[in-house]
Amino acid sequence: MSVFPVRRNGKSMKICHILTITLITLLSGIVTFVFSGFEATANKRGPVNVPSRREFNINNITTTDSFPYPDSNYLNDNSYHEYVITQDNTFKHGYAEVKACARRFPEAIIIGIQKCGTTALAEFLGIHPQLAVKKEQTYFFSSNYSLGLDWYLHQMPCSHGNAITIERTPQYYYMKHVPGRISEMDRGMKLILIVCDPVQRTVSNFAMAKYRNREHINSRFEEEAFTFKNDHDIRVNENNLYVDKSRYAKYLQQWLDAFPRNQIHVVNGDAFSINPVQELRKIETFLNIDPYIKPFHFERTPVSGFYCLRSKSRRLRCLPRTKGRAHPVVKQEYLSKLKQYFAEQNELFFRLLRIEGFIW
Ligand SMILES: Nc1ncnc2c1ncn2[C@@H]1O[C@H](COP(=O)(O)OS(=O)(=O)O)[C@@H](OP(=O)(O)O)[C@H]1O
Repeated sequence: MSVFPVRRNGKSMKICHILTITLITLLSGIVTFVFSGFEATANKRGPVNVPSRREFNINNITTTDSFPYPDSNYLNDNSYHEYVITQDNTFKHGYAEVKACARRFPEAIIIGIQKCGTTALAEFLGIHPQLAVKKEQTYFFSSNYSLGLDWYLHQMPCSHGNAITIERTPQYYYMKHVPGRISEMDRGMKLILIVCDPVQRTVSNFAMAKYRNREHINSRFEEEAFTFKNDHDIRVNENNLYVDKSRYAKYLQQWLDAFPRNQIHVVNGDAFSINPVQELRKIETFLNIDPYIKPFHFERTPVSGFYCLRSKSRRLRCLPRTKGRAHPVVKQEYLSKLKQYFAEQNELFFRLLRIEGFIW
């Protein structure tokens, strides 16, 4: 049979047959070429073993039984199955791609200090591809400890490959049970401590409390941070919580007792707020990850004077307005009294940590 109209003539039938055979050879060549192309693509991705598509609700996954792979909290790049957490919070098991994603316990924790820039630090570290940062505070080692390690693991972000997970709960610095609990979970935990001028920290803490606690909306900073016996006897109120939290040395020893000094990295919070990259570089070195974060990732906004992240669309991603809020105006004489009060504590803090270059 031929695909061409047949003429009952010997010569033309011969031509038709030749053309038919040529066409069939050509078509089979094209088909072979296309299929061999697919095979080459598949081979590049490694052995293709396409599993049936399944969906999991990530909220139901526990550390031990529901992941489709044993020990899948430690999935590595050799896995060629794709795990994607989608926007509707489902966990999809796709096919043939090097994109393992799983929750991991943190290898580093930002332990404090409150009001010294912990939120900005977590946010900025979050752009590093080798880090998976839990930005919301978990309070696990302080108030949520009874919820257990499974709960803690589920708070962690999904991370790819060998990314390091980091969590941030600045309250930890002050809690006496916390260093021991962290060390019990992981003796090798790296601790990041961002510190700042204790006088400014006290004022910042007061500003936050005033904002949150509307009852004290009319109280003045001086009334809370000082005791007034008479005009000549004005002292720093040692019982005031915000003052106490700025006595950094008081809470340091509990950390030095639980961790070797080289596992604690101190970030200069004042330097960080005016030049984030320099301090972030030092953290990259401490965590042993690539130097990825560059000045072009940030832009200072004239609105608050703080740095924000540049997004791909060149729009700025700034911290919420609860960060970088206005401070009450405090007379210089009170600020000087506070500075004097903290001086001894500061010296002890610097000495214990063997750090220098701080101007407070
Ligand atoms: N980039 C950027 N944007 C906004 N704010 C910045 C930034 N860098 C540092 N800071 C300083 O961070 C202070 C808040 O510190 P924390 O995030 O540690 O506060 S908290 O403990 O989580 O409440 C915040 O304190 P306040 O100014 O009192 O709000 C800032 O001084």
